[in-house]
Amino acid sequence: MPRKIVVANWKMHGNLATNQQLLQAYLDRLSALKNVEVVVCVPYPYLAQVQSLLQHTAIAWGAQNLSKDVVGAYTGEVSASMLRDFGATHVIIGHSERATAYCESDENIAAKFMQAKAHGLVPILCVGETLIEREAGVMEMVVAKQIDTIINLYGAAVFANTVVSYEPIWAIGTGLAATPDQAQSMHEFIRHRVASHNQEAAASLKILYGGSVNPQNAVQLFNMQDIDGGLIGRCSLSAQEFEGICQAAC
Ligand SMILES: O=C(CO)COP(=O)(O)O
Repeated sequence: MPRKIVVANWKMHGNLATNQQLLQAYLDRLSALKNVEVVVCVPYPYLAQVQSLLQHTAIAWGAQNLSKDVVGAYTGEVSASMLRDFGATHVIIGHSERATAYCESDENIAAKFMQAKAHGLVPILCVGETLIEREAGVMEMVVAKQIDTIINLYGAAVFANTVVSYEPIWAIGTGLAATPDQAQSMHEFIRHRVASHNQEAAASLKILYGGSVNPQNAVQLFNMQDIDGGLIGRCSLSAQEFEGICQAAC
């Protein structure tokens, strides 16, 4: 079975002292787990700290956003090459917390996806529907539009060796995770959507599930055929819970 990926999304949590403790606890608890790829996505100011603590370890790191532009007069933005300067290998793109709070359009998200790729960063593209959309039965249409914006602008081949994270908005931070069947069904849909344009890209695409993953539900979720790992919010702030989730992925 291919190695699964577990990504910690710390969101806007932590400080220098607590990060140091948490990263050390990650290293203590996770170093023995060989059959899982672990990535931690931190707030920008802490990239230098994670670089210094995690370099030469098996844990990779990344950011939670990046600019769609290369360089220039974009106050407050952070470019892909800046992330590379601090050893980042991954970047979360289009997280629903950003898409809603900062009005990110699908086109902006697509441009960020391409910036990441152009600079050798693995984009972790977040997609997912609201509860109203699920109840109306249009969740596949919503996710298809998010995926198709990239395919229509840049072609499906750009999905090769990238990561998509299915994060139903109703499951994020609510304690109400999608059932393994709900998640599997959407993951299969996403893989087919890409495969219908480019089979090779779809085969190398990793599809993570995010939304209230904990050590208990991770086992069943990660057992599903098209679930290649998880994007973890709250439980990534506890080394013990994060270890439980990483173990479930092994
Ligand atoms: O948003 C998420 C990961 O990006 C999920 O957050 P929770 O694990 O806290 O639900």
